[in-house]
Amino acid sequence: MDSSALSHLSAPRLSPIHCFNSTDFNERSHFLPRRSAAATAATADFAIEAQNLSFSIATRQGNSVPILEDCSLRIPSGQLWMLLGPNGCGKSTLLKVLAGLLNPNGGTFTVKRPKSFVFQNPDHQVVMPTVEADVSFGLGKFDFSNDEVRRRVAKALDAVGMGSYMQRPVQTLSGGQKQRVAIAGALAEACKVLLLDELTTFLDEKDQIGVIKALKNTLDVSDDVTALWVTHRLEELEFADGALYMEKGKIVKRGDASRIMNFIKAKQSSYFREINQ
Ligand SMILES: Nc1ncnc2c1ncn2[C@@H]1O[C@H](COP(=O)(O)OP(=O)(O)OP(=O)(O)O)[C@@H](O)[C@H]1O
Repeated sequence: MDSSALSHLSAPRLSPIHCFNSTDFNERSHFLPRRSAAATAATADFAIEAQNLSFSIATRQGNSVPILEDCSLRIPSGQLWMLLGPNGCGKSTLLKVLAGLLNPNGGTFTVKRPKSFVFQNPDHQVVMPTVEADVSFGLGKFDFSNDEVRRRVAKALDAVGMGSYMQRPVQTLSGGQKQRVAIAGALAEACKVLLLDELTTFLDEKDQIGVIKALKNTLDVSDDVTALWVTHRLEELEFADGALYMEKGKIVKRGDASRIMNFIKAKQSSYFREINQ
């Protein structure tokens, strides 16, 4: 979409970029060559596609309030994409529609299956007493042998860098470790699409970077796992293959992470110039 859609001024309520200590980054994942979103778009198959989605809520007075309007997007398979935008623009609502937790009023969408939604609050993610029990919890619905369950749990925990935490009581984990256990639970079920709603909101800086690094590594070693990550933190864009910027219920910009980063910085500068006049 072109930038004329952005003529109105809105405050990009995003946390400022701040620098991490270089030792915080896993160099292997952080410095992997970026896959170009534009280049991939022409050839890739898409794990997530939506056309002209709309979603409204009904007020007690009987009015309909639009939350998503004419919202379209495509996410190539196997990539980590981020969804950013001002508070209340509809990011979580869009993610819930894609997860099948909310029914849209209009439009169409497809998301590869199995798909998993991971919530913001780490304490809502883990339900079992130990890490191993929690990750194997979702496998109960399959007819797997004990060996197969153990193999899947170990592989999923390795992928998120928690292979040595198998027997740890979940109440001893940090918030970020709980989020990684939740992601491992989805991976153990051979999840193809991860829908991740502001996972780092309640985390301190170290935990925050641990979760995003674990996710990036997971996608790098997995055949075909795609993730859509809602965030307010601009520094997380460093890890993305591509990003979407949303305003007032629709996607207004899509592209490489650096393109979206520049776009948001320009909006922030313009906003600060305006309020300082
Ligand atoms: N059940 C609901 N009832 C009333 N309003 C709702 C409901 N769910 C969402 N909204 C409104 O829809 C808009 C979009 O909400 P949503 O949570 O999707 O935005 P968001 O971009 O994820 O916001 P944030 O960045 O603050 O988390 C907001 O104005 C919100 O108040």
